[in-house]
Amino acid sequence: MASLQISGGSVRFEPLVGFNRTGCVHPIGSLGFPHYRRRFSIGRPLLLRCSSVSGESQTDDITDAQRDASLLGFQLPPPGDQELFGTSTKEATHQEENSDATDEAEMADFGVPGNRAVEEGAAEVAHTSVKAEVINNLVFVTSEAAPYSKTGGLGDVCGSLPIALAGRGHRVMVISPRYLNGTSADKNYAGAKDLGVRVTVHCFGASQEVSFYHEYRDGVDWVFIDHQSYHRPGNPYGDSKGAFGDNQFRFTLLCHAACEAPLVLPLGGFTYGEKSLFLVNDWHAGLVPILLAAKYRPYGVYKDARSILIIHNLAHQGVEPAATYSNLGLPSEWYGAVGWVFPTWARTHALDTGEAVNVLKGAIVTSDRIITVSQGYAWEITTVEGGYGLQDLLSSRKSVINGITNGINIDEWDPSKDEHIPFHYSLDDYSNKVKCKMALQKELGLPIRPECPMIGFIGRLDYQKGIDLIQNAGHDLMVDDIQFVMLGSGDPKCESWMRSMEETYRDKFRGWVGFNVPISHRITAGCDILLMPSRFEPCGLNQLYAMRYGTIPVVHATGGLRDTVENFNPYAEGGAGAGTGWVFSPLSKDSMVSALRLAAATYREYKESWEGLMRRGMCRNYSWENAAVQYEQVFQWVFMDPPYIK
Ligand SMILES: Nc1ncnc2c1ncn2[C@@H]1O[C@H](COP(=O)(O)OP(=O)(O)O[C@H]2O[C@H](CO)[C@@H](O)[C@H](O)[C@H]2O)[C@@H](O)[C@H]1O
Repeated sequence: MASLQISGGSVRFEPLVGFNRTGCVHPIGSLGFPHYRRRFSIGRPLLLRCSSVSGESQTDDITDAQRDASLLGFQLPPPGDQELFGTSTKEATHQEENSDATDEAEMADFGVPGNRAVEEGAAEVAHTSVKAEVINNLVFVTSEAAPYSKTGGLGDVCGSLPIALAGRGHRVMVISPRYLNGTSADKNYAGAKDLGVRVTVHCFGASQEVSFYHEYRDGVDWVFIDHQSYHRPGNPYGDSKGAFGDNQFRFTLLCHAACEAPLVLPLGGFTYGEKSLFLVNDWHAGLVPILLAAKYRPYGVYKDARSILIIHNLAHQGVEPAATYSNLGLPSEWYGAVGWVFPTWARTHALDTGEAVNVLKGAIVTSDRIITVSQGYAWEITTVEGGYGLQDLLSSRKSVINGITNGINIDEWDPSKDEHIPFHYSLDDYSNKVKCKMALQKELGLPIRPECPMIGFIGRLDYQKGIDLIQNAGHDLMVDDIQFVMLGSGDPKCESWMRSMEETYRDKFRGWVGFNVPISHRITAGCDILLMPSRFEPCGLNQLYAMRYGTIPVVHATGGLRDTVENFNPYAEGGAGAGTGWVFSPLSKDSMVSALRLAAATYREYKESWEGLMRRGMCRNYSWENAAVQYEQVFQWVFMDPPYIK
């Protein structure tokens, strides 16, 4: 195994086992890149040995939170990952202390004026519908947008940020595929009507006809690209057998069609036109800025358009064999934009040249600006630990990268009116929160013990989310008088670990395998503590939901988690205390368990401190309004400069 020296310490590359469902698009054996890793499981909610649980299970809905066929296999552990990678705690902590001040200063470079997210009492901002000073035609391109399609945070963001921007006066279109999987989820598209516009896309050596469906809702034009490749069982990226083998085709089609939409769709009687600003979300939309530069601008089209790449997760890059370049519908001389060569250590045999096409890389080098979903993550992606091989390119574009912390849908996530929870509460009176906990304990078949600290975890069972840490700490945690509930799907090994934990600790542990929105709300409301030991976290939404619900987050100090959760300090403010949760570091079992124990002890013995934590979290302003103002600042900047690629 190759190793790489970083800042005097040693971190280890860990090539992963390759995986491709069809084997025909990027056969691991022939190409030899160990970077195609998918961990799919059937997203069938399966309550583990807990027959008393009820609730809406979404067996027929978008299920697994896995993203696509294109997870890059560099797993560069952060410097704090000493327990798993052999650095001592002392060393790691020392290194962190030394680098903290520098990190903070460097992170500040990525900020955008107007961030009021951390101001207490700023909740009022949430409902002020101030209009933007400059109005733009915005075109979001995304592989998912809630409530139509969602497997994770990308869907949440693309389902709510556009509405906030439309509320501020922008003309906003969101373009995503019209997924039909033969389940009740298909009714999500019931309100979208065929516009009768057909476009022929030339890619993959053929002509493909796509049509456009449209629904105008909440001030936003929701546009769905229709093609038979989006109609199949499973979630947007795959099914129980793994990622779809034709994802490169499906998202190439999305990008080509998305570029045509502002030119050809007379929405409300008028097209969006050439002066549109494309908001390109993750690799699935990554061809858009390349097409603008390579296919349109040379012919005088979209000269006034701009594009902003929004990175929600750099680990997914849309990497396929170099031979697939001709499928993308790009002129041959543009290969350099997406061409990518893997380092020698990542190749499996001597004849493997490591050549590939990397769509996200292409977007990084052609988009006009780049936004990531937190300031901390904006900095992390320019480092070797967080850059997933793209850190040098990203660093070269540092001057146009900004971090803007996500907001949340404060109507959907509101404990005073949440339709999924049995009792409602608010900052003024949160006495019903404990009733939510007791109802959750009953629903899960756990002993009903209002005084027992209850810890929750919600998320993809994935390396990113630090599930290995939870697994390592499981038995240690069960020694304590706590209850623990996990909701998620993904890694089959973790799913079976959850099963065995539930069998062993029937009075303390519950696991729910699957994707279930109502349960996620009930866990957020019912638990006292929400655990997020993410290895990296571009923003993270669950900690924001948790704080709004008076549930105290215990998080690893990374990316958006570090930006949004303030570590508890009982002595601050003349003894009144400050902070909204526990932010632990380094990423180790011991430091996670200590933080959880501290949290549980505070919950049991220091009620006043606990309520202070709850109140401070519930007071924060997580509205999209706050983020929207910062996005507008970046919109202004992007139009000040000429197109990056003319
Ligand atoms: N089993 C389950 N059942 C029901 N709901 C479930 C679920 N598993 C996850 N969810 C929901 O899916 C969303 C996950 O959002 P996150 O931001 O935590 O992560 P994700 O890694 O998908 O998103 C990426 O994009 C987002 C958006 O930018 C970034 O915040 C994040 O850091 C980045 O990794 C939340 O709404 C959560 O409640």
